[in-house]
This record gives sequence, structure tokens and C-alpha cells, in this order.
Amino acid sequence: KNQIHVKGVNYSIIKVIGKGGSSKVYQVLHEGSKKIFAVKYVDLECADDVIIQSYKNEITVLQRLQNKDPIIKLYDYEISQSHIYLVMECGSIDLASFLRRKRVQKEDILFYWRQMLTAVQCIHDEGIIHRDLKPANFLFVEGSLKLIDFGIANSIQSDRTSVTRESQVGTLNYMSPETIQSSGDSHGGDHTSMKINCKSDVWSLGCILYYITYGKTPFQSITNTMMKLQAICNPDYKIQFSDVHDSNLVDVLKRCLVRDVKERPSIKELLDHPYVSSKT
Ligand SMILES: CN1CCC(Oc2ccc(-c3[nH]nc4cccc(OCC5CCCCC5)c34)cc2)CC1
Repeated sequence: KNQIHVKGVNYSIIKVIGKGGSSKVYQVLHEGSKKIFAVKYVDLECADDVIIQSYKNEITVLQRLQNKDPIIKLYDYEISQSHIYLVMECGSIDLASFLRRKRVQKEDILFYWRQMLTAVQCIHDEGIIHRDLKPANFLFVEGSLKLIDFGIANSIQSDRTSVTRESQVGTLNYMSPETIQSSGDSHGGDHTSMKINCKSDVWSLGCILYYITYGKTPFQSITNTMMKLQAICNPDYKIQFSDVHDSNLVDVLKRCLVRDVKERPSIKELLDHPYVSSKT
């Protein structure tokens, strides 16, 4: 069947964009308007109440953030006992696929950095902390980067993600030291403040900027998972920062990848940093 019906509206499937455990994202054509959309389908057959609630939470937050530009548009949705359909804006390519294909021109790095900061600032202003930011969460829509999801419901990987290639889902390469250390006692509830917790997304953004700048993430070369987790948390493991054209860029990277959460800058401070504010 190559048609999807959402709230009684017909969409023709053009192709599969990505698929996860129980979800798929299709590129579809709305016959009436001849417009292209992305439809995210979630199969709820084997989903328990916690998963169903996490999807409802993601939809609620997505609706609340609809007036913000750097957040993906949600046009319609349908929830039934057996499935969820989300009719959303269709982008051209996610940042993970984009970075796998080509190195970023150095003058474009600042453009992407500003847009990622602004997008994450939007969810922080709504009291949402992602905690699992990676390039696959960002999407190019008409040349600008938008945030696809908020880390509330489980995520999707590219349909071309082979088992061997490091799929972006579940990658530890962007995880902050405090997230790794706190996941042990998460049952105790995170007592730290929103201000401190926001810094975990700053660490992940720093890892993404590092990947854009140097072509690899700070701990990518450590393939053993335990060794990787230890290195991320170990202050004696010095992250390498090779010099690049713009010393302000290296300074941003060094500040974002500070293990001490209190020393790490906030998004607001990063937007005031000379790397961002000194250029046009
Ligand atoms: C490998 N190949 C894939 C297709 C294309 O990239 C995308 C096109 C559209 C999109 C998208 N638009 N609206 C979207 C709304 C929700 C989710 C979306 O993706 C989810 C998931 C798809 C797999 C990659 C990670 C993001 C959405 C996303 C990737 C080109 C690269």
C-alpha cells in the first residue's frame, strides 16, 4: 500500500526516509496541495504505556514549540490504540548524513553553530533538556538547521544505516561526563538545577562542533565502550585541540568540552562569545 491516511487526509508515499525499532519516517506527497511532507509512523502494537506516554509528551512539547523557527513544524497528527502518525515538515537532509558526505567549508561552521545554539536555546527556554543531542537530531530545511526531536521519545536512524557503520542512535560519542556519572543514581532523581542540567546539552553541542571542525568526535578513536566512558569522565585524559584558522573557534571548543559543569559556558554565554558575536 503506498498511501497513508491521517485524519482522513490522503498522502502518497514517495520513499522511506528512516526507520527505527517500531517507527518509520516517510517522505509523502499530499495529492490535494501537491506539497511534500514527512510522516512519522509509530507502531504501538508492542509499545507499553511508558513508551506511549513518552510519544504523547514529545507531541505536546512539539506543539508548544511550533511558534519557534528552529523547531520542525508539526502540521497534523493522529493517535490510535495501534499507531501514531505525525505529519511534519520535510527537510532535505539531516546533519549526520550531511557530515558523512562532505567536510564543512570553514566559513560555514559559524553559520551552523549559531543555528544549533539558537535551536537548543529554544527548548531550554521551555524547560526541556535533550541530553542526547547528536547530528541526527538536526535537519536542513531550506538551508537552515532545525531540531527534529527533543530526546523524549526514542529516536530513528537512517534507513541506510548498516549495522557496521556507527549509527547515530545510541552513540556515546556526544554524551557528557555528568550524564554518564549520574545515570548510575538516576533513580534518585536529578537534584541538580535546570541551569546545571542545560550544560549537558552544551557538552554535546561541543562534540558536534568538534566533529564539524576536525572530522571526528573527541573520543571517537576509543572504540572500547568502557574505555570510552572512562576517558570522557577522566580529567587526566586530555582532549586534543589542533589549531585551526580561527583561534576563537578553538576557544569555543575548549570551553564547551570542560568536564566541570560549573566551568562550562551556558548557551547564552556561547552566543555572546567573540566567535559568534565578532563576525557579521
Ligand atoms: C540518508 N538520507 C535520509 C533521507 C534524507 O535525509 C532526511 C530527509 C528528511 C528528514 C526529515 N524531514 N522531516 C522529518 C521529520 C521527522 C524525522 C525526520 O527524519 C528522521 C531521521 C531520518 C533518518 C536520518 C536521521 C533523521 C524528518 C530527515 C532526513 C537524505 C539522507
